[in-house]
Amino acid sequence: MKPSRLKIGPKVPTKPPITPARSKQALMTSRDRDPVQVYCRIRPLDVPTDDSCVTVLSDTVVQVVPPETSQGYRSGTTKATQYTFTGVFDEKSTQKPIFHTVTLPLIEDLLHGKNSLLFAYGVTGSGKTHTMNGELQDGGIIPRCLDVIFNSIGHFQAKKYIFKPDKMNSFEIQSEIDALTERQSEALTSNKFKTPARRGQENEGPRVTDATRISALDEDQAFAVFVTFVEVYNNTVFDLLDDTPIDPLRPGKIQSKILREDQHHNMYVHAVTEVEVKSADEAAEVLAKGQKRRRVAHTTLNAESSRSHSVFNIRVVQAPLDGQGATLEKMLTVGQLSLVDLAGSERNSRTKTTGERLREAGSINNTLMTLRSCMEILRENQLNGTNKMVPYRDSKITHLFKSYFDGEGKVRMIVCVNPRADDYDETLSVMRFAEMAQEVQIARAVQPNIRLEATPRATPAGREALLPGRRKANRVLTEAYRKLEQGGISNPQSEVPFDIDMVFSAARCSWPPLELQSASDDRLITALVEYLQVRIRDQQNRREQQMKKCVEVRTLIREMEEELILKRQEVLSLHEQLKDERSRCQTFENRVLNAESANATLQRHVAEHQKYARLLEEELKEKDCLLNQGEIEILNVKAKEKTKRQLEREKLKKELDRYKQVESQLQRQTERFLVMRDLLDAGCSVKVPGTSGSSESDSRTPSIGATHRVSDPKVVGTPSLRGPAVSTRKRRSRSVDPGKGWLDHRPENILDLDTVFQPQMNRAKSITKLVDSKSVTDAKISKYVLTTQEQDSAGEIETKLYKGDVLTTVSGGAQVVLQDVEILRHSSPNAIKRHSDGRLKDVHSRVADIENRCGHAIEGHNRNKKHCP
Ligand SMILES: Nc1ncnc2c1ncn2[C@@H]1O[C@H](COP(=O)(O)OP(=O)(O)OP(=O)(O)O)[C@@H](O)[C@H]1O
Repeated sequence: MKPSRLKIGPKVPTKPPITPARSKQALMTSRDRDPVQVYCRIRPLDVPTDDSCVTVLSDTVVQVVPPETSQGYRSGTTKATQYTFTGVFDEKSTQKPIFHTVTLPLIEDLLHGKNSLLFAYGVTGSGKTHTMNGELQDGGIIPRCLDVIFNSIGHFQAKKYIFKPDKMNSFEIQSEIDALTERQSEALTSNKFKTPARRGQENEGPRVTDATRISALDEDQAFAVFVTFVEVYNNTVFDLLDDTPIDPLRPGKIQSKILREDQHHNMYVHAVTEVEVKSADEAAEVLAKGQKRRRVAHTTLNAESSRSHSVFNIRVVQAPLDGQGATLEKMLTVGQLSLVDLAGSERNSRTKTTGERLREAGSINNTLMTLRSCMEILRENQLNGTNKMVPYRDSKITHLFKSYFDGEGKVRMIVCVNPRADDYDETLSVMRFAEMAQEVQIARAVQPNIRLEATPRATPAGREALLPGRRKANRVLTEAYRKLEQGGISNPQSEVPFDIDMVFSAARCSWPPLELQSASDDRLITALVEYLQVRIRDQQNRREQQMKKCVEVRTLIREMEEELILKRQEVLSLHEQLKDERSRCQTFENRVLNAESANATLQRHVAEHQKYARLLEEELKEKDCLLNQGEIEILNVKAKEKTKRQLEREKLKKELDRYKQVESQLQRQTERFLVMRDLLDAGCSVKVPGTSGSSESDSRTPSIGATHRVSDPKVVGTPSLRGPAVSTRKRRSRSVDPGKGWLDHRPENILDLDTVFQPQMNRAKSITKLVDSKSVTDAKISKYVLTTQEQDSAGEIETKLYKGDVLTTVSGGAQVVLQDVEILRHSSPNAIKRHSDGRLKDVHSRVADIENRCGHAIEGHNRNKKHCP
């Protein structure tokens, strides 16, 4: 259950916006403005014997001499340049004088509700962080500021949580009870900052504090101090006091912040963690915590401290006490001091930065360039009365600074310089900027920043006369502390804490004059009685009030205890829930890690596949090229083939013509064979058609003396007949009568086939040509055989034996009557070769083929002749 808050009085409405700062700047005369004060701090050289390019001429002037290694020297500039500043601190200057000169006036303004900005500017390693933070034993500007603030407001601090940030860059005043509730809940929760006592035990050594105190304070005010700590890295704002733990595995989780403008036109970091601090040690601890977080965040973001700008903001809130001096009036005054450590300017060419560092350097240089151009335009506007737009929004730092440049207050800059010769070029650029910055004017703050105003507001002078009591009590207390300090107690304020309100409530009004004028003067007694009666009444009233308050407080305490029990139970259950949530979170984180690693593996695979795909594509392209070449070659071959076929066709055509000629010859031969067959069928002697000197009537009984050839000489002359006939066994022909004399007519070109079947002829007489009739009329010859040879289409050799009887004629001659034909076939190993489609394989084969066909024709005739008797 949520506790109900007791509100004292209605909430005070916020004050309407004051005049915008911009218009203020425009309306200001030069008398209302102060220039930006620039101080120069020169750090000692790392190696004292090294060359220095900077010399301090006076408290305000430095001289920069170009060393031989500088760009200026190389381009012929050897002239020394002098620069004037508000103040110059040489190498031997310590932190204290710098703090006192530069910052103390700003703290005074802060305690009076005015704004100030102090920033350190310079090359990397020139001592900006050293100047702003310093060391534990010798603190820089920030810890010293905190010391002085708490030394000054120590006794006048309001109780914690009386002032509360309203998240809109302003504050509201809480009731005592609300503040008490928050204090108690803070005590219950453990995530708040440790007490100074514990801090002292853990750190390396005690912090050396600055004892300076500003006394010119309005003692009728109650004060509170709030701090924020942000950094601007790569132009993004991060909250360094945010309690959310940073996960080093997931740097993206670090929440960045945005800038906003409040109703008074002041820029602020929205939703930044603003911590109320009650002592300098507590504040220093907050600062240390922020710096630690900055280191963790940087490890996560892979950055270094010098690569970001840091802004430490101190806000002092104050409100006047009411006439009774007990509660606060609803009037707020807020002073702000921004302490900025800018990142070091550096030339990339010199550091040769790359990658992430180059991006950081780019961002830093952009910011510094924007700062320069903002100040240049401001100066130009102020000098020339122009109204050019100042590019504050170009970077986060200048956007934050806008409130100071366009508003009221003081702006101070410390230019840190490393005098080593290597830094000369950058130092020169820093010096020029610093010189220009001094010409920029900032509106002077006359009034404090009043944020809430009570109506009607009582002026301090017009307040009831009770307040001097508080002053008196303060004086007594200060004196007591002083005496304690003299007695050897180093920090009496923290050692002997004292509630000033207790002292303040005593001796509210002064006694009446106690001087007795005369013995009979009763007026003194009467006045004294009246005074004492008033005091007694007053005391009674107060006692009653006290009792009433006691009852109220008891009731409250009882309520709160009940609530506390409930809260504790709630906290326990929340703890349980938190535990569950944490374990769930852990599970999810593990899953995410697994998924991320799987994703990484997949991405690796994808990359490999892509690489393989690229290789395949290249291979494909190569193959495409080859294919194209192949196609071109195929086309060429086809063209050649076509030409070849054309030639072949022409050749075949010629061969066909030749074949036709052969065919016509064959035709003629066939005709001759037909005639011969007819003759043979008619039992006449052989008469070859076309033979000269033979008549039709005696063609059937040719004269023995006539020249005639039965076989085709072409057949005998074919190349296929030239090979030897294949024969392994001999066989004797039984067709020839061995008892009679034979005339064996065997032309010369007949191959002896030496086959198995051979005609057996007794007393045979062989002739190659029938030229002499006597060879037939010989009485011993009674039989005649004519041998011819041909080759058929399958390459077989066909041997024909035409047999007949020799008969003597009446006139004493002889005639042959053919009786029988014997045909012998032999397969030739030189048979004609053909393609699968029947075409002959070579020209010789084709010629042989044609010739064979002729042979076929003859064979056909012979077959017919077989049927002859
Ligand atoms: N005045 C000085 N006296 C002694 N040592 C100094 C002084 N100024 C700087 N140093 C030393 O020089 C080194 C660099 O200084 P520091 O870190 O302050 O430079 P920086 O300007 O902040 O650099 P960056 O811009 O990189 O943050 C530190 O070790 C610091 O202690």
